[in-house]
Amino acid sequence: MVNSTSTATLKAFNYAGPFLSIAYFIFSYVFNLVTLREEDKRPSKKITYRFFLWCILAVFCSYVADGFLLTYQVWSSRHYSIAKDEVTHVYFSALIWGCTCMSFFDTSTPSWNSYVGVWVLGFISEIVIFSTAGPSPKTPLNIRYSILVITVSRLSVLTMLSVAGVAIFWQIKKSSDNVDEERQPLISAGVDPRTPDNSCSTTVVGDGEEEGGEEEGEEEDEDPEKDVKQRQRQRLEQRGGWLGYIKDFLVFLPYIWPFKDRKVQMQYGVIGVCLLIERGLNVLVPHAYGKLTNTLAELSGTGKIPWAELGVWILFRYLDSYAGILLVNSYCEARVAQFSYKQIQKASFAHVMGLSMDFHVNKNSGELMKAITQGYALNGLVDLALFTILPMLVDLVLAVGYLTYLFDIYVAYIVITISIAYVWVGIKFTTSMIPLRRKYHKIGRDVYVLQTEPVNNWQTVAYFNRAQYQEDRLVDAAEKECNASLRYRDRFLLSMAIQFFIIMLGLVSATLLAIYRVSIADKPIGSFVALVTFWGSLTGPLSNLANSFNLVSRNLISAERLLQLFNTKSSTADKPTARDIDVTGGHVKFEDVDFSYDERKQTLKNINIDAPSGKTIAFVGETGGGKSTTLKLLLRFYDVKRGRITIDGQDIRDITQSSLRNVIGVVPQDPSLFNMSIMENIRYARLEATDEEVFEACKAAAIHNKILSFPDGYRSKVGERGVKLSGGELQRVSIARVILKQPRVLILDEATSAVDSATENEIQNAFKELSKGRTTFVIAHRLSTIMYADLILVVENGEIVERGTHNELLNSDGKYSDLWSKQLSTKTRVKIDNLPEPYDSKALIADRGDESHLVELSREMSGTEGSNQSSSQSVSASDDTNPPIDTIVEEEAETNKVVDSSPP
Ligand SMILES: Nc1ncnc2c1ncn2[C@@H]1O[C@H](COP(=O)(O)OP(=O)(O)OP(=O)(O)O)[C@@H](O)[C@H]1O
Repeated sequence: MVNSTSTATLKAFNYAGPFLSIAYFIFSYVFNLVTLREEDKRPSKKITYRFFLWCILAVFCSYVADGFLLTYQVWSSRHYSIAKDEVTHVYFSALIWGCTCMSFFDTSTPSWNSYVGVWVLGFISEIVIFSTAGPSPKTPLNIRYSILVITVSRLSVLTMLSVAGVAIFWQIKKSSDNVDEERQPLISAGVDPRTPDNSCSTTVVGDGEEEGGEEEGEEEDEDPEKDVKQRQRQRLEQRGGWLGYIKDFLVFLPYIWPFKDRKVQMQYGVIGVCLLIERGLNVLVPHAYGKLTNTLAELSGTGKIPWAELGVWILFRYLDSYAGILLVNSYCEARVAQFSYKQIQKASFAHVMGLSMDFHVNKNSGELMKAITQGYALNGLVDLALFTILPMLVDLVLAVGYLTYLFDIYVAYIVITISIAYVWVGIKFTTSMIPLRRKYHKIGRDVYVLQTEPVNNWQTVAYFNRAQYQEDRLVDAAEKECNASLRYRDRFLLSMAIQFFIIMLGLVSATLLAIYRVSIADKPIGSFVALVTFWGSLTGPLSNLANSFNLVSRNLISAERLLQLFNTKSSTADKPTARDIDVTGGHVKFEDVDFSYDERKQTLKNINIDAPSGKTIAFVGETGGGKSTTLKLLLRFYDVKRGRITIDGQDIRDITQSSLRNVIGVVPQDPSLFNMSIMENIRYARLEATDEEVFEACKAAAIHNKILSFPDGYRSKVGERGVKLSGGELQRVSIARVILKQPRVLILDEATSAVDSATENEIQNAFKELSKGRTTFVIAHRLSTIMYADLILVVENGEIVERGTHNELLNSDGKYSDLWSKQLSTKTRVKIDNLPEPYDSKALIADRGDESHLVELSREMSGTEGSNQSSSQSVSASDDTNPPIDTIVEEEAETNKVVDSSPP
C-alpha cells in the first residue's frame, strides 16, 4: 500500500514538477513583460552572473546526461515503454533548464523572480523525487550508480542556486522597497532604458538590431528608426508595460474592424471558418493518406481498390488547395485588407491635413509620409497576429497532439524540441542579420549617389576632367557593396543551413522512432507515411514563426509612427460647438491681439484693426515686423494668445476652419502650384468653374495671353511647385486662382512683387475690380502699390506704430513718411545722373512728400526710362526696406499713374 502510494507520488511529481516550473516561468515572464516590472531587474555583477549561468548550465547538463542514461537503459532492456513518467520528467526538466539557460544568457539584467521561482520549484520536486524513489531498482548497477551520482550532484547545485537566488532576490526586493516611495523611474537606476540587454523592451520590438550590431562589432550605422524606437520605449515606460502600450493602439480599432460594414464583417467570419478548417486539414490530409496506405497494404494482391479511403484523401487534398478553402480564404483576406488600407489612409491623411500650421512648419516631411504610407503596417500587424501567428501556434499544438495520438509522447517531444531550437536559431540569426542588411543598404545608397550625381553634374565633371576620379570612387563603392551583400547572404545561408539541419535532425529522430515501432509491428505502415507527410506541413509554420518576430517588430515600429501622428493634436482644432461662418459684409476686427510663436519672444503686441466691409487695409513696415503673421492669424493658422479676431462679429475661434477658409482668398508671397496643367491649377480654386471663367480670371490677372503663347497653352504642366514658370508668371497664376475663387475677404501678401511694372499696373487694376465690395488686406514693400488703401498700418516689431491714409501718414512725418522718402530718394538717386542740368536735385529730395514733385519728376523721366532700365538690370538694393533698384526704376513710370489715381 505504502509502496503504491509512493509510486503514485513519484509519478505525480515526475509529471507535475517540470510542468509547474514551466508554467511558473512563462507566467512570471509574461507578467513582468506586460506590467514592465522593473524593481527586481538589476544588472548583476559579472561574477554573480557567471556563477548563476554556470550553475544553470550544470543542471541542464545533468538532465541531458540523465536522458542519455535513460535512453541507454531503454535500449539495453529492449523494453520500449519503460518509466514514461521518468522520461517525461527528465525531458521537460532538460527543456526548461535549457530555455532558462538561453534566456539567462541573453540578458545581464535577469528578472530574478522568474528564475528564482524555477530554481526553488526544481529543487523541491527533485528532493521529493529523490527521497521517494532513488534510482530505479530495475536499473543495472553501473547505470544506477551513474544516475545516483548525477542526481546528488544536481541536487547540490540546485541547493546552491536556490539559496543564492533567494538571497539575491530578497536583497533586491529590500533595496527596491526603499526606493519604492519615489518609484517614479520605471527603469531602475543604473539601467539605461536604451540598453539592448533590457529584455523587456528589446525582445519584442526588435531592438536586437542594436544587440546584433554589438555582436557584430560593425561600425555603427545610423539607425533610421532610432527616434521612433526611443519614443516607443518612452511610451512603454509611461504606460507601465505592454498591456497599457498595446491599449493605446485601440484608437485604430474603428479603422481595422468594420463596425458598420456588414459585408466586411461577414468576410472576417468566413476567414475565421477557413482558418479553422485549414488547421483541421493540416492533420486530416496526412492522416487520410496514412489510412489509404494501410488499406492499400491490406488489399495488396487482391485487385480491390480502396475507393472510400481514396475518395476521402482526394477530397481533403482538394479542400486544402488553392482551388478549395485556400482560395476562399485568400479572396476574403484581400478584401478585408483593402478595407483597413482605405480606412487608415483616409484617416491619417485627414488627420495630417487637419493639423495646425505649427505642426506643418516643424514637420519632417519624410517621417510624415512614412507615417501615412506605412500606416498599412497596422493592418499587417493584425493580419500577422490573427491570420499567421495564432494559426501557427494552433498548428504546433495540434502537431503535438496528433503525433502523440499517432505514435506516442516521444515523437511529440521531438517536435517540441526542434520547434524551440528552430525558432530560437531563427530569431537569433534574423536579429544578427539586421546590422548587416542595414550596412548593405547604406552602401547601396552610396553607390546610387555616386552613379547619379556625376551624371546629373556631367558638366562640372567635364569642366574639371574628373571622370576617372568619379569612376574610381564608383568602382570602390560597388566593391564594398558586393562584399556587404556577400556577408549578408552568407549569414543568411548559414542560418538556413542550421535551421534545415535542425529540421533534418528532428525528422531523422522521429522517423527512426516510427520505423522502430513499425518494425516491431507496434504500428501500421500508414502511421509512418502519415508522419512523413505531416512533417512537411510542420516546417512551414516553424519558419514563419521564426520570421514573424522580426515582422512584428518592424510592423510595430511603423504602427508606432502612425500612433504618434494620431496622438498629435491640432492646436487650432474646431470646437465641438463650432458652426459655419455667416458672412454678411466681411467686417474684420482685430481686438487687442497678442501673439507669439515661442513663449520667449512676443511676435505681435496689442494689435487693433477695424476693417469695415469692402475697405482696403494695407500693411507696410520693416521685414520681420509681423505683417504676414497678423494675416496668418486671420486665417486661423494659429490662435491668438490674447484678444480676439472677429468677422462680422463672430469670433473666428467659434466657427469652423473650413467655412472660414472658404470665404478668404490669399495670394501668398511665395505661391506654389501642383505639378498639373495650368488649367487644373487655376481651377483648383473653384472646381466647378468653366473654361471660360478660368480664361476670364487669367485675363484679369494679365496672364491669359502668356499662357496661350506656351506650346501646350492651358494644358502646359507647371513642374513641381510650379518651377517651370517664372516668378512673375507664378504670381499671376496664383492671382488668377483667387480671382476665380471670388472670396469675401482678400489677402494680398506681396502679391505683385515679382512682376514688371507694366504687368503690375494691369494686375493692380484687376485687384481694384476684385476688391470692390470685398474687405482686402494688402502687404506691400512697394509703397506706391498701396497708396490708394483706405487705411495704411505701419508695423514695427510686432506693433502698429502708425495708421492713416497715405496723405495723412506723409503729413505726420513719421515712419511711413520716412519709408516713402527712402524709396523716393533711391528712385531719385537712380534718376539724378540722368537729370538735365537746370534741376536742383537736393531741393527735390528735401521736398519729400510733395506729390507735385513726383509728377514733375515722372514727366521728366519718361524720356530717359528705357536707358535706365537697361543700365540697372543687375543691381540690387542693400537695404531690405528699399526694393531692388531695377524694381524702383520700373516704378518710375508707375508712380506717375499712381499719383494720378491717388486718393484726394
Ligand atoms: N513659424 C514661425 N515660427 C517662429 N517664428 C516665426 C515663424 N514665422 C515667422 N516667425 C518670426 O516672426 C516674426 C514676424 O514674421 P512675419 O513673417 O510676420 O514678418 P513680416 O513682417 O511679414 O516679414 P516680411 O515682410 O519679410 O514678410 C519674424 O521675426 C519671423 O522670424
